[in-house]
Amino acid sequence: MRPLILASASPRRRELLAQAGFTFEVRAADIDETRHAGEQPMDYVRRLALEKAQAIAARNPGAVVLGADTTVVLEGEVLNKPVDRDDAERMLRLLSGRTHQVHTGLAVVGGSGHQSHVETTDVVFRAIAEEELTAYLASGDPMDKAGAYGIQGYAARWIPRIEGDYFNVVGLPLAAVVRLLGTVSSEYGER
Ligand SMILES: Cc1cn([C@H]2C[C@H](O)[C@@H](COP(=O)(O)OP(=O)(O)OP(=O)(O)O)O2)c(=O)[nH]c1=O
Repeated sequence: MRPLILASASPRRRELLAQAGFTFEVRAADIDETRHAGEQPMDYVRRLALEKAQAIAARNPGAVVLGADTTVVLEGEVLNKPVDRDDAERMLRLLSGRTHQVHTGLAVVGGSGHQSHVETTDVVFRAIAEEELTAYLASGDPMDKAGAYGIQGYAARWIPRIEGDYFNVVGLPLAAVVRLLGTVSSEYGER
């Protein structure tokens, strides 16, 4: 059986993939995540997912490798992980009271060539109160997350509804992952 490898350092992705019934190994891919000039957000997350998967596949011949990358887009502006507290505050003030998109790129490398997919979820934010903003920034939760928030934590209080896959917002759209891996599912570790 070919081993499945998740090319990610994200504990959330690891938990989600296990939740969906896969057995796999984890290897973090360290790639340059800079966006190319003029690159569209959906092209950007697809490229990064592919580069993460390819980097790990090159060192693990014979494995099936899954890469993913998540970003937040507000009216055309890409919001990745904040660089510091002020950047997180800037992002949360932008998101407050507006609807944005979360895109996750997925790529599977190994077997016959590679396949990729981009999943999009619309996320509605109500207005964030000043005291909520202060408390959330002090918690540190925004710092390792695209758009400076995690729907799975305190920020859930600002989100009355979404349109699309919840798991996509957390970082790994499981139904799409199963579909993408489906073509080779008999060859690697699905429980
Ligand atoms: C919007 C949002 C993002 N996130 C997270 C998912 C991703 O882990 C992170 C976006 O950063 P990514 O660069 O996609 O992933 P990562 O650096 O955490 O892991 P790796 O590159 O090794 O796979 O933001 C949440 O956990 N909740 C949310 O609501």
